[in-house]
Amino acid sequence: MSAGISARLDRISTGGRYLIVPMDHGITMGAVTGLKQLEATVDGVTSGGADAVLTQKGVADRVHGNTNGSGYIVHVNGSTTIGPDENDKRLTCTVEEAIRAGADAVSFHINVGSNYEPKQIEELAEITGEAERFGIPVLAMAYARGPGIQGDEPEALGHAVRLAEELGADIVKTGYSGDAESFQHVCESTSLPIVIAGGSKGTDAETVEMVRGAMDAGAAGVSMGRSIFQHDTPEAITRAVSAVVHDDHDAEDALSAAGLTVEA
Ligand SMILES: CC(=O)[C@@H](O)[C@H](O)C[C@H](N)C(=O)O
Ligand SMILES: O=CC(=O)COP(=O)(O)O
Repeated sequence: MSAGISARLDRISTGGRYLIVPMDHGITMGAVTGLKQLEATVDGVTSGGADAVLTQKGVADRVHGNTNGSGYIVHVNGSTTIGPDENDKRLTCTVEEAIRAGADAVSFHINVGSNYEPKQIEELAEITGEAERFGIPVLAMAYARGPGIQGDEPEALGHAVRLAEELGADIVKTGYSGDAESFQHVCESTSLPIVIAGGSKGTDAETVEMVRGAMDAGAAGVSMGRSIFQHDTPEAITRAVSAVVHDDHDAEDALSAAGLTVEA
């Protein structure tokens, strides 16, 4: 690994653990709860312990100045829920543009098992090559999605994370399989640090228990969007997730340390 990649990975993590809050959903879903006041949400989650936030390039200027020293990742493809096919993520940004936008890393979404997988494989391989040239890390968001694919199936998730490693990514994000035991297979499928997506927002207890399960299985952290930015108090739920990711607390302690009720 080059010195540049290693130095930039340190800017988006703490001691090899990652608490990333992606807020690229504005392309996918529009200005949903938490994204209208993007500046305040970025300030809240980074005050709460996020190592990095992640957005599309166009809102970079709404992020900078509000990150409290945390890192910044620029996402380089996208699609919408109202377009012809949400799995058909198209390129939105080059590695060079991401660097100009102030990125410490870039991220790319690939839907393994979808009709768009072949094109997305080519694009991810090109992006990791380009990123290597600039010394900037790549987070591959490797989902198992497509006709007949079960998005939480451990074999499919294991295949997706392995593909990301084979294509040269530095970190891989994927969905959670539902329990620590099955997620261990996913973690053993790659030598890359794995972070989990949160999916649609659940209760506070569900959120932190999912994170605890993933960490127990060998994950290196989270790239958790809606469960954090759609929360009434993004700073508090980030604190709770941070207590698990960074301080190894159990779910109950993490919630009370963050001032959240265990039943919520
Ligand atoms: C809206 C979703 O289902 C998410 O899983 C997205 O696909 C992930 C991503 N952050 C995006 O909005 O593109
Ligand atoms: O970029 C999106 C993610 O990494 C995951 O988002 P989610 O809202 O936690 O599924």
